Amino acid sequence: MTEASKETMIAVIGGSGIYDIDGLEDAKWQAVESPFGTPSDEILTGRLGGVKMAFLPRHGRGHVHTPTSVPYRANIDALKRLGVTDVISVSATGSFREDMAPGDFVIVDQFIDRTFAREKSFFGPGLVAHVSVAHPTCPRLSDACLTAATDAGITVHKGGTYLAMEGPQFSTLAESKMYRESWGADVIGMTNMPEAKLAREAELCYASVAMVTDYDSWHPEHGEVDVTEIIDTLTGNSEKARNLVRGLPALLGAKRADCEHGCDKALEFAIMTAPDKRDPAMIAKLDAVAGRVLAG
Ligand SMILES: CSC[C@H]1O[C@H](OP(=O)(O)O)[C@H](O)[C@@H]1O
Ligand SMILES: Nc1ncnc2[nH]cnc12
Repeated sequence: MTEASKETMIAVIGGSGIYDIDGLEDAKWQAVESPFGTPSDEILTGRLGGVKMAFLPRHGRGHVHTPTSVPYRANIDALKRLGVTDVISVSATGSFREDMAPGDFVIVDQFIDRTFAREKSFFGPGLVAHVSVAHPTCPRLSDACLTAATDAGITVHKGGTYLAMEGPQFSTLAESKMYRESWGADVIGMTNMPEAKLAREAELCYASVAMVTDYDSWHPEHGEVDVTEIIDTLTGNSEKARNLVRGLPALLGAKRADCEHGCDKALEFAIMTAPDKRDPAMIAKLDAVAGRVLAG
């Protein structure tokens, strides 16, 4: 165990229905540019309980980005550039389980990635890297979310598999049944991939808090999903998400040690391209994401 010598900065990526967080001291929205493009919106920074915080609305204020058009690489790069160490995603999801009911929260620990129309890596020709995403979320950060949710009186489930679909349409009945009965998914959403993969490439700890808003389309007693139902559930539960976030600074502390699960060392043995074959333009572009292993 290393000593807690590094400053913690917690970022919350707010999903559908969550476009700001309150209670930050010295709060200001700031524009952060990235070599990977413009993030979804400006980033709200400040302090909560003495801990540095950042908040980024995934779809932008006013919900302007579709799940496909969210600039995932720019978002993660911009957070890394700001000094963020820990990323918590809060997302709306459909449920494949009777016992994960609308209004419940799920601390996701696995993903099935069915997205296909998104940039999924910071790396590429001229600088090739392969990180492990066998365990795509950080257990330390996920445990903090679980504790914060429990302390806030939320019905929360520890662990769950999130199926990431491309969207923007919801699933067909046949897909919904297949994901539930054959694939063993617990919840479904459209945004946590490639976000979680990119956070791992950027050596950021990542946790995913899924807010269940509906039963997708499989449930015989609940018809098709519709956005009105989702928004109603989200509106009724956004205060729960805010309470969860308020509990995080005390649990995570203003200083942190190296991640005991190695999230912050994910690139240690990941880069395949020989030093003399690396593209200088890629090295420059990856200054924030991979500067730790590329510098020098
Ligand atoms: C508003 S319903 C569908 C929409 O909501 C979820 O977004 P997020 O994950 O950002 O909360 C879902 O993934 C879809 O993008
Ligand atoms: N049923 C569902 N499918 C995909 N994304 C969702 N977000 C909220 N509910 C969803």
